[in-house]
Amino acid sequence: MLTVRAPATSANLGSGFDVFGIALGTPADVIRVERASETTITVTGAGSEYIPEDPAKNTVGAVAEALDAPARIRIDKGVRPSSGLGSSAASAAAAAVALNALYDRGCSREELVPIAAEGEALVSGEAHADNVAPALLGGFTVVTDDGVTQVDASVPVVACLPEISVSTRDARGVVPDSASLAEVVDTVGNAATLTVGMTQDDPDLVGRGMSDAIVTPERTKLITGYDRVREAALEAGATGVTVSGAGPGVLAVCHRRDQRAIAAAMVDAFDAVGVESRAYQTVVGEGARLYR
Ligand SMILES: Nc1ncnc2c1ncn2[C@@H]1O[C@H](COP(=O)(O)OP(=O)(O)OP(=O)(O)O)[C@@H](O)[C@H]1O
Ligand SMILES: N[C@@H](CCO)C(=O)O
Repeated sequence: MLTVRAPATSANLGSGFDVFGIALGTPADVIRVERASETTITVTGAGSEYIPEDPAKNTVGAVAEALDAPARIRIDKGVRPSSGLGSSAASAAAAAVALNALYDRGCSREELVPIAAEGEALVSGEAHADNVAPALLGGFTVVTDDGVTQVDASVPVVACLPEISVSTRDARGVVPDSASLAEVVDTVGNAATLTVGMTQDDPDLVGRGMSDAIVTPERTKLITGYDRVREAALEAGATGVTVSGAGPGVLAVCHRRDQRAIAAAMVDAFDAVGVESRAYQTVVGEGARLYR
């Protein structure tokens, strides 16, 4: 039996829609796999009641199919589904690493990115790889049609997860079809600033580069209390705040000294609009880890 832990991730970071992603230190999914003649899946843990065990409907089933690696698979969810914290991707990335090792397929982590993305295609309709890439490689990742670029980073973040559900499929439905040149220029500038910040582990630069005027404003409308939570986090010292992935999670970047106050401020702000939430105080971290 092989065990793999794969982390939650936060995609987009505002200015990098479908391109940027980071691995988070916590939470994480844990997957255990054994060889079998056909794939079976059991799911326990956070939000497991909302996750299908049918291999045709679970992201890990799609990965097992893509690797031609049937297995008895047990998923222990640490990352709640429909969270914006890459729940479906954490399982897919863990399965890709586990099944690649179980069947000696010899794929590199980079080669596993499109394989794990097959799981994302199953649940959101598109094989976007901005969650599976950091879940597999760790750090800060940039996904384009030409491949994946990765840098290690250790920027402190707070990921606040409200008890509301936004599916990636629905959140992709509100993304505008076009943008003005001014919006594109502004977003490119922010994305470049953020990238430099990640390479320098500089929370001020990362935070400054985290805004976008194209996708995020449409998505914040799906998150009850978002504006209030954002203001509260900024007042408590966050250097930047945006929607995590497709939401409803909200991501704040900060200096370590402000992390605790920001987490409390975000939870209080959601509470003020009648929404329970949980804040993870963590840091950009490592990718999937294999335990033999
Ligand atoms: N192994 C799995 N883990 C989590 N969700 C799964 C899994 N397999 C299938 N799903 C389905 O995927 C959907 C959740 O994926 P979705 O992409 O909407 O959320 P997310 O991964 O938390 O968010 P995001 O991609 O925005 O960070 C749910 O409908 C869930 O039932
Ligand atoms: N880039 C994706 C991430 C969510 O899975 C989106 O925002 O739709």
